[in-house]
Amino acid sequence: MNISVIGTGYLGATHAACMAELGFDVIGVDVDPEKIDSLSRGELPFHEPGLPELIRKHVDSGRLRFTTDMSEVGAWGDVHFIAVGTPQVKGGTGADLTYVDAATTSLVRSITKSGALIVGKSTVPVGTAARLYDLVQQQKNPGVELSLAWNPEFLREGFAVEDTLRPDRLVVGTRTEADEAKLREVYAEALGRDTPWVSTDFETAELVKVAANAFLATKISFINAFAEVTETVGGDISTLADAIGFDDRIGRKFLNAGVGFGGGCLPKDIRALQTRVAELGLDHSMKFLDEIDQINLRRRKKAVARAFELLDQDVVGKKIAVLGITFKPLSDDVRDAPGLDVAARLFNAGADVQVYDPEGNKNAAKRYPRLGYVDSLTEAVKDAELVVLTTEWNEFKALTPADLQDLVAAKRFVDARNVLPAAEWEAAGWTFAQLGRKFNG
Ligand SMILES: NC(=O)c1ccc[n+]([C@@H]2O[C@H](COP(=O)([O-])OP(=O)(O)OC[C@H]3O[C@@H](n4cnc5c(N)ncnc54)[C@H](O)[C@@H]3O)[C@@H](O)[C@H]2O)c1
Ligand SMILES: O=c1ccn([C@@H]2O[C@H](COP(=O)(O)OP(=O)(O)O[C@H]3O[C@H](CO)[C@@H](O)[C@H](O)[C@H]3O)[C@@H](O)[C@H]2O)c(=O)[nH]1
Repeated sequence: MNISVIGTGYLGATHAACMAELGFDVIGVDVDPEKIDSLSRGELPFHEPGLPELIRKHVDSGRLRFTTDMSEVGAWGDVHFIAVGTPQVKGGTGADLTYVDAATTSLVRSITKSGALIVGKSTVPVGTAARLYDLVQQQKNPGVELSLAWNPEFLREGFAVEDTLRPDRLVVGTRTEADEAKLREVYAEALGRDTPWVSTDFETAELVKVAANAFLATKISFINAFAEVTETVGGDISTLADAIGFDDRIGRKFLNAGVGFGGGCLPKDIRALQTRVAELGLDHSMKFLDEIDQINLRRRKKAVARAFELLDQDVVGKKIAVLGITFKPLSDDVRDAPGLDVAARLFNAGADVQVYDPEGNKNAAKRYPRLGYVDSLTEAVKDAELVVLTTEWNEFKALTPADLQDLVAAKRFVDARNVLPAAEWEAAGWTFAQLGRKFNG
C-alpha cells in the first residue's frame, strides 16, 4: 500500500516516518520547499526525540521520500493523510481551515488512482469532515472513485514516535465499511498490540479529539485555580494534587500546577471548540472553556508578578535569566509558550532578559528577536539578579543551590513549574518563590 502524507510539520513528518517504519512506501508532501529539502536529505527541521533516526533510516532505505509536487502522489497513493496546520484564525478565536481546504482541493484534483482514500488527521471543528466529503465528491476527476475518512491524532510532542507507533487508542470516522477496513489494514501492526479501535461517524471522531484536549486543559486549569487559592491562604498545591490524584477516578496526571499550558494544540483547540459550538447556536455549552483559558492566561501574569515582587517592583535594567522558553520540555516548539510570554512581558517592562533553552532559542528568536539569547545555562544566570524557571527541562530540574550561588548577582529564584525543592533553596539563603505557594518575601 502506498501512503502519502500532506503536510510535514510536527504531526505529518512523524506520521510519514512511522508509516515507513510500519513497512509502507511513503511520500511526504509540503508547500514549504525548505522543509522538503531538509527532509529529503534525511534531516529533521525541528526537534523531536527519536524522529531524526527514523527519518534518516527510511530516506536511506528508499521507503520514504518528500516532495513539493502534489501531482507525484495523485497517481501513486492508495491512502492520503492530511496533516496540515489548523491554527487559530488571525484576529479571531476559530480554527483557520484555509490550509486544510487548499490541501484537500489540490490533492483531489491530482488523484487519478481510483479507489484511493483521503484521511484527515488535522484537528478540525465538527462538521469539517462532512463538508470535505462533499467537496471530494464534487471535485474528483471523472471516473475516479474517491472516499474520505477522519482519523484524529493524539500524539504528544516529545513522545511523538512512541505515541504514533504505540497509540493508546485509534479513532476512525468513516462512512463505509470498506474505508474502515482499509484503515484497519494501515494500522494492523498497532492493533496487533491490543490497541483499542474506536470506529465511529465523522462527527464523533472530530469531537473526540477536541474533547480530549478540552479535558486535559480543564485538568490543568482546575489545579491552577486551586493554586490561586493556596497562594493566598497558604497550603501546598503539589501535596493537594498528590492527594486528590490518589483517587484513581481523578488520577495524578495533568495536575501539575505552574505557569500553565501552551503549545500549538491545547490553547487554540479550546478556543476553536467554543467558537464552533457557538456557531451552532449552543452559546452556553462550552462557555466554561473561556474560564479555563482565562485561568491559564492569569498564570503567566502571576509568574511575572512574582518576578516583580522578588525585585521589589523594580525590574528596569535588572538582568533576569529565563530558563526554558519552549511550551514544554523535549520540544523546540514555542507556539503560545508560557515561558516566552513571561520573558517578553519582563523585557517589555524594561528588564535585561537573557533566555536559555536547550532547543527553543532559535524558534523563540524568530518570534521575539529583541530578547537576549544565550547558549548555556551558565551564561544566562551569570550576574543575574533573578532566575525564572519556566520550562522543566531535566537540566533545570537537576539544579541545586550550589550550582548557581557563585554565578548569580543575587540569590532570587522563581520556579514557575514547581519542580525544585523549595525548602532546600530557602535553607541555602535564596529568596525562592513558586506558583501555588504563598510567598512571604
Ligand atoms: N503538533 C502536534 O503535536 C499535534 C498532535 C495532534 C494533532 N495535531 C494537529 O495536526 C495539525 C498539524 O499540526 P502541526 O503541529 O504538525 O503543524 P505544523 O505547522 O508543524 O505543520 C503543518 C505543515 O503543513 C504544511 N502545509 C500547509 N498548507 C499546506 C498545503 N496546502 N499542502 C501541503 N502542506 C501544507 C505547512 O507548510 C507545515 O509544514 C493541526 O491540525 C494540529 O492541531 C498536532
Ligand atoms: O500537569 C500538567 C501537564 C501539562 N501542562 C502543560 O500543558 C501543555 C501541553 O502539554 P501536552 O499535552 O503534554 O503537550 P502537547 O504535545 O501539546 O499534546 C497535547 O496536544 C496534542 C495536539 O492536539 C494532543 O495530540 C495531545 O494528546 C495533547 O496532550 C504544556 O505547556 C505543559 O507544560 C501543565 O501545565 N501541567
